[in-house]
Amino acid sequence: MNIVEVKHLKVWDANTDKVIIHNSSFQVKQGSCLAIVGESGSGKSVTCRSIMRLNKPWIRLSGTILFKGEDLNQLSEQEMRRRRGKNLCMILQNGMSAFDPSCVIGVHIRETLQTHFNWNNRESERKIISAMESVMLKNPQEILNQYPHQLSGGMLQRIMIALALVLEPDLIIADEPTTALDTISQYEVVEQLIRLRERMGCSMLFISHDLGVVQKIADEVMVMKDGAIVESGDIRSVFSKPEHTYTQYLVTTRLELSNHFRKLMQEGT
Ligand SMILES: Nc1ncnc2c1ncn2[C@@H]1O[C@H](COP(=O)(O)OP(=O)(O)OP(=O)(O)O)[C@@H](O)[C@H]1O
Repeated sequence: MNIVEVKHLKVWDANTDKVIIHNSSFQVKQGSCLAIVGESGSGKSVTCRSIMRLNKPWIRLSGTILFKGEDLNQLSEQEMRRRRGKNLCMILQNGMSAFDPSCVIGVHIRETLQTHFNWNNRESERKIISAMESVMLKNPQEILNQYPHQLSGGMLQRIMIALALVLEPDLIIADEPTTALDTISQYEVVEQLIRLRERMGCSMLFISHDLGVVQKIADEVMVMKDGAIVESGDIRSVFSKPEHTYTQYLVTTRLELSNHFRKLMQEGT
């Protein structure tokens, strides 16, 4: 069964008439992780934001986006807001942009949880603290009293993962969740994302430039170039026998690069 079915998605900028995504169709299977790879500007983030309905107002789309059989484009903004967080959860590249800079983390989390659950403050806090401990965040109580700018990028990513653990969404969209992090934090965040999937059995859409990470976390991969899907399929077959020239280029350059990097890391430890 597919949790997400995107059919003939076309996205364009109404200000310039520039087409950003050309007639793209793909599915995310229930419980599976689909990675989207491709060069900068190929349309990975716009595709994900189209599912979340978080594109800027001048970015228009046509086609169908079914989530659990329901056409997301037919929902009112209020209905869509209810789906965000509880059903569809997004983990962004930059943790700073995900949290309200004007309030401490605890307030942001409490408000998010109260939008979706009938929990009182103490119950919300108990659940988030337990989730934060499970993603190896030390002194969670202290963290809840801090502002986003007082925390590192890796900590903010882990807080987002902890929040996802509490929200238990059906689909997690992770848009370059490790790009802004140092190597150690990247490794830890990937490990936590893998554990999150194992524990919740949720489906995932995972965008990354790092083919090594993609190989570790994803079941299927879709390769985008200039707003079009050029190749897709099971991760092992795509990476071992890439058919499209662009995928061949990506696999030879990027996979070699990350393998070399991993080897260096292992030698260093
Ligand atoms: N708000 C916007 N207004 C107009 N055009 C946009 C907007 N956001 C994205 N685009 C255009 O859409 C295209 C795809 O952008 P997108 O951010 O999806 O690429 P990407 O593959 O995610 O790249 P990256 O890996 O750098 O994040 C780009 O050409 C970009 O200029």
